[in-house]
Amino acid sequence: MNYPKPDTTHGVILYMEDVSVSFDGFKALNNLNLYINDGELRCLIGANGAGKTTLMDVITGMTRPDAGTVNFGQNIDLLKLNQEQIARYGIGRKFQKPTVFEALTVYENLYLSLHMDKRLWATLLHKLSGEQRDDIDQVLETIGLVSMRNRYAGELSHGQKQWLEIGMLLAAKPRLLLVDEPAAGLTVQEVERTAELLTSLAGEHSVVVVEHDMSFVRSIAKTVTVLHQGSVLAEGSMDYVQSHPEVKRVYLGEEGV
Ligand SMILES: Nc1ncnc2c1ncn2[C@@H]1O[C@H](COP(=O)(O)OP(=O)(O)OP(=O)(O)O)[C@@H](O)[C@H]1O
Repeated sequence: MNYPKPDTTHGVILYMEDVSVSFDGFKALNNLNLYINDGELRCLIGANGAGKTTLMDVITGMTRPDAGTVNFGQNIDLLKLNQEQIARYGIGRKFQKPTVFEALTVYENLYLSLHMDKRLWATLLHKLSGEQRDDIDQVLETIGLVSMRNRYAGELSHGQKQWLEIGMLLAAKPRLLLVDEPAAGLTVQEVERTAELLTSLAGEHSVVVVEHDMSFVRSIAKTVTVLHQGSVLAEGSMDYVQSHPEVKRVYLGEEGV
């Protein structure tokens, strides 16, 4: 089935307007307004409990807001869709911990992602079309794992697993990618490679990265959004938010940045 594509004629791929989420009276998101431009790489920062995970949960249909609107492009109301539909419409999410299939090869993991119905993989494995094989080769190239294609995912380093999981999302050709703390637990070289990978994805994809590692954010971000108590506190270049007095007080100051 073909799903409608997000209408981005105004240059915006994600609209979140006046979004509020309460848990037992506590406002995890509080009249939040956020716009992500088509093709941009946006970093989302904020202290623990600022609402970053809740925001991702709302976009992906895991949490329903009490109020507000969330649109994918101008035309797709995400609040009317369930998690599976949201994924099929083109929003991919990568959680912090990699969840690759360790007993399968890199190639097989990517193959599975091409077909979102994972139960069918065994019967379909020999039926890849030329185009699908090209797609997998392209993803292997993008994530830098061409030489590892026949290795078991369980043999990969933590960073390689993260890249494979990003590749698994890419295989589904998402328009918007949500990536949670991609630099956590990686070596210095892996962090650099991850920064290059995420930067290379922007343009064709829109990418939202939640990250606590400020040097990593500085290395990739053009625009940074700072969340505080469920709302956007500041938004702009890294230099702008780092010199923003309120941001310094409530967030960066705490971390000594
Ligand atoms: N299911 C829930 N039930 C009750 N409270 C929740 C629930 N989910 C989140 N919260 C609360 O909402 C607030 C925002 O949480 P959220 O996880 O979105 O923050 P965060 O910015 O992602 O923090 P962290 O950086 O620690 O992951 C927190 O105070 C959290 O305790």
